[in-house]
Amino acid sequence: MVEFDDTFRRQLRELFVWRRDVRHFRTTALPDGAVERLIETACLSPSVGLSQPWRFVMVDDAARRRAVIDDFRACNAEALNCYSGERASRYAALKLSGLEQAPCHLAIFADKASDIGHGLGRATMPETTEYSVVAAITAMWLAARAEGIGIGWVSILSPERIHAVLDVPASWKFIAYLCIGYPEAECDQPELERAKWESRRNPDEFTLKR
Ligand SMILES: Cc1cc2c(cc1C)N(C[C@H](O)[C@H](O)[C@H](O)COP(=O)(O)O)c1[nH]c(=O)[nH]c(=O)c1N2
Repeated sequence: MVEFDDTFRRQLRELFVWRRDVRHFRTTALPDGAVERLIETACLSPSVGLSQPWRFVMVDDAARRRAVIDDFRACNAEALNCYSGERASRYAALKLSGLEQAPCHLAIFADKASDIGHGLGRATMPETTEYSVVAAITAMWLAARAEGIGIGWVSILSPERIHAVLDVPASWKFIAYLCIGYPEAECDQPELERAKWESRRNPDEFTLKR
């Protein structure tokens, strides 16, 4: 039996407040085993029917990394074209990935074909497989921050291209590409808020009572 006290709860709250999506990394390598430890923690996450559908790909190969960076550049240029005027200038000024500097690249997939969990909970909502993987990523994000390690989620990528570059099984659905490393700075405010792209709203705005 483990009990958590007020001091722990306060610190846990601080962890939530100080977790950030990181785009500015130091190039310093992570200690051996650090990413494996984060993966191990992520695997403690809840998953539909205990299906454990998360699949991790550590991308160390320089040519594959370069292909991912090229894909990000192309997708980001296309995304910029969707904006005009002032919004376009603001978008162009944002840094939306730390792919070039981050010492570690980790791609994460959901295995849609695995029969681990025997389909429990997925019949009416097959997308719970993907939800389970996102839950694991959130756990990893927080565990990393607790060790002073930053994670940046990059989704400005073409899933088909990433699939081809990483040569993974067809049944794996691309969920996330993570940059992992030591952040250049810590902050308790989202970078997009500091850049005046969007602001954090009051939770009341998102809550209905029925
Ligand atoms: C599914 C998903 C996908 C993305 C993100 C997040 C999530 C959950 N975020 C990070 C996102 O911008 C960030 O979480 C918010 O701006 C809030 O900032 P903090 O995470 O609180 O620092 C993100 N950031 C970025 O710079 N490039 C990206 O492609 C993405 N993609």
